[in-house]
Amino acid sequence: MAKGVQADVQAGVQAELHRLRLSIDNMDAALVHLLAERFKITQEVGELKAANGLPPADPEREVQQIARLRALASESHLDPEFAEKFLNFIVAEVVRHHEAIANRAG
Ligand SMILES: C=C(O[C@@H]1C=C(C(=O)O)C=C[C@H]1O)C(=O)O
Repeated sequence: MAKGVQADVQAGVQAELHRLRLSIDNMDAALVHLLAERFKITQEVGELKAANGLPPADPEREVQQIARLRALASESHLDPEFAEKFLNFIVAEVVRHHEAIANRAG
């Protein structure tokens, strides 16, 4: 009997884990879609910059974005350090793309 109860608890835990993971999978998909859209736009920014002789990176803009995202993160109970690292990670990749576009154009 006790074994049956334990099996039910295990099955309940597995069902709950599955439910939570379905939601994680949906959010991961949304993140990938959002990033893909963001990179489409930053590609256009890179082409615009290269065509007009503007530098690939804009450190002033990055400072503003970090301040804004840190504030948004705090309001949302997300670690602002993590938000900053995440943005920096993405921006570094964008700047690398912009440099490649500029080198191709120049
Ligand atoms: C996209 C731009 O280029 C770079 C990438 C940024 C980004 O990914 O948000 C921000 C600033 C720039 O260093 C831009 O200047 O807006």
